[in-house]
Amino acid sequence: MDKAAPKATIRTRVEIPLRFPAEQGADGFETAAEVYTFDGLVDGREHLALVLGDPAPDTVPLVRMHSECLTGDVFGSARCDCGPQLREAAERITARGGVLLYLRQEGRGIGLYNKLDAYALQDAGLDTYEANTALGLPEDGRDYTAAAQMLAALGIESLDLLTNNPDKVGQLRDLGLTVEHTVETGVFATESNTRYLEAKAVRTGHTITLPTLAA
Ligand SMILES: Nc1nc2c(ncn2[C@@H]2O[C@H](COP(=O)(O)OP(=O)(O)OP(=O)(O)O)[C@@H](O)[C@H]2O)c(=O)[nH]1
Ligand SMILES: [Zn+2]
Repeated sequence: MDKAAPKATIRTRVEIPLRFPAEQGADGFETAAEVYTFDGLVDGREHLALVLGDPAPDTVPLVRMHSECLTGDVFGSARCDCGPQLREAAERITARGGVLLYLRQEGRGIGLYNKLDAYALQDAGLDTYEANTALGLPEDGRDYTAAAQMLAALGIESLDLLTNNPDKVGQLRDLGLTVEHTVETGVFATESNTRYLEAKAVRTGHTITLPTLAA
């Protein structure tokens, strides 16, 4: 990890059984998470690490850095793909063994109220990035230093990263972690999130294939 970033330490480890009910297109599953909290994270936020499954010896863990999305993760909003991505991550990491980092970076780091302001601007025609800029906020304000600190505290130096977002891979590598492979997340398109997914593919190079973007 970047030598400038201070070390974080594990504060608490507690086991939480998780149940994901069956829903359209997805079977239900159960898993058990070892949930870790930390002292010394650079941004002072209450990020969580969920260790899931049993990584086989001599393999690197599968890691997902999931940014908080109250509307998608909790209420099942169809405006984004966060809810299905979170569920997919929990299931795939359980199967292979690894860590789900739940990062308190609501709205790509701008916070919940600002995200909802940005939604109102998107309803008036701006795309997801233009709306942040129109509010005087960064298109994507996320910094993954705290995530790197958490991985270091868990003894993880090398990993496979579950993401379609090249910025996550780039930032983790800049922070000194070895991302061996990028494992693409699924594309969970709905009528309400197609424009959002298109903007992620076109503006920030996410590896997202959509029929509307076919050459
Ligand atoms: N500002 C803003 N944030 C949004 C919007 N839609 C979703 N988000 C936030 O974007 C973040 C989604 O992040 P991730 O699930 O990590 O997705 P990602 O950066 O696109 O990358 P991968 O899913 O890893 O490919 C969450 O914090 C959401 O709250 C939006 O329209 N505006
Ligand atoms: Zn979301």
